Amino acid sequence: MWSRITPVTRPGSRGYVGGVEGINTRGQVVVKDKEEGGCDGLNSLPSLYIDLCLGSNDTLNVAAHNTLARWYCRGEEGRLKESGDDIAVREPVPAHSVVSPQINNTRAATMTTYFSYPDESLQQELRRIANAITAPGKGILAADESVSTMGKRLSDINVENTDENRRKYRQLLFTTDKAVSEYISGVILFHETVYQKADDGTPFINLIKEKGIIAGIKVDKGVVPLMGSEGESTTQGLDDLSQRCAQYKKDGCDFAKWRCVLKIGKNTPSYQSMLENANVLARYASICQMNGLVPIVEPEVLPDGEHDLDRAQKVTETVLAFVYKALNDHHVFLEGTLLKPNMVTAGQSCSKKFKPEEVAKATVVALSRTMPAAVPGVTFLSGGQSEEEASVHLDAINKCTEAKKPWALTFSYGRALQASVLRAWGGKDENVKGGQAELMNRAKANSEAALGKYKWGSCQGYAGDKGLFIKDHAY
Ligand SMILES: O=P(O)(O)OC[C@H]1O[C@](O)(COP(=O)(O)O)[C@@H](O)[C@@H]1O
Repeated sequence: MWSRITPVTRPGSRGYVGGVEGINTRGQVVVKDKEEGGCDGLNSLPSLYIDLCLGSNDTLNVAAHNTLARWYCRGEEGRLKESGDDIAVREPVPAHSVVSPQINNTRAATMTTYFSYPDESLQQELRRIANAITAPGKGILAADESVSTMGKRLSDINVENTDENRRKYRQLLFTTDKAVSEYISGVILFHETVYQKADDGTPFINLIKEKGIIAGIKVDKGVVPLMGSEGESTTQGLDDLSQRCAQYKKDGCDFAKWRCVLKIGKNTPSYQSMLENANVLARYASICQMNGLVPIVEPEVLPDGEHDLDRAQKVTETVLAFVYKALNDHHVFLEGTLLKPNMVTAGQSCSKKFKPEEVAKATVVALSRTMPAAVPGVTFLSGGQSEEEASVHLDAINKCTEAKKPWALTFSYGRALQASVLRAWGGKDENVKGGQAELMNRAKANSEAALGKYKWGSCQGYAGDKGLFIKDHAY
């Protein structure tokens, strides 16, 4: 199986010219440069993804990232063999098949390093928004549930999923006392909410901005199956994204969010899904930046499964490595982005329980290995943790000293900020104040956690410490 490997190119395999020479003693893929007779591809490039054909019906995919080199083949994975093993490459790829013909006869032809970042004023605008969202002790209220997701939240409290009930609920959130802006810097909205108004006719977006809170918008159009995968998915919505972003910016939004979903299983996440989801997130991010919106990049590794903490950490690291490679490929201006990842937790069905300090260490180490310091902040999703768990874990992450943390580490919670609010409200006008008090309490607890100053157990919400896990949260 390993004796003859012929390299082939894929659209988008940038920076790769020449054939694969072999695997060096460090387990790295060595790329032979046609013109200069050899270079270590991983020393000259931050990371590299190469597809190799075996010459039979099998396809072998190699993902190489810094010192990591792994192969993926028909759902199996393993480490690459070392130099001197029976790997031989005979047919280097001609340079003109992987680089633009216009630059083919220059040195630049061997490296696709041509780039175009946003102009200086756009960079400043994006940087300003991203930094304001992740200001110390502040985080995001994710109120961007799509109509169907909101239906599930409302059915839990026996409220019908109508336009009017969704409007009333969001009105409760956005008319909470201005003091909430001490803890909440941004709110993510769903399309219909951007254009809804309060009872007195004030557009919701004005209510939000009057408090000094930044409005954001969910721009993905939901998760769809990836054909040929083991139940994996990608996220759609790119086609008219640029026009929609331009309109949302005009209508008062300053940031956007797009969620991709990855699953942990025996053979997943697959190379196919990691590559596809990273690429779609990078395209989304680049389109947002073109239109003045800060993209929140959300590759959610779901908590479903029996896997332990180590497996969750390794998968999260690999997924994030794919994401940052794709963002680099698409010249995304990292200082004007935010990451919304899962915290690294063991699978919901794992028999072993892990302490908050262990979750924090796994999360911080995974981020430190993969996330550039140029990114201003991490705004974690809550992913089905109870309200209290999500606060405790965030606090432990901010207290953790196991690795460097050059970014803000804060929250962008949906369920873990709203479970008590929904239950306290229960769809009744007379309970609006009670719901708002719950929002204020939980926002304050998470603000303290974002500073590493939360006293565990000090915020008792209406929902109690009830888990908010939803199986296969891929809708
Ligand atoms: O399925 P939808 O409607 O896109 O919603 C998914 C939800 O997941 C989030 O990305 C994270 O929410 P949680 O904090 O509840 O995990 C929210 O922003 C969003 O409302």
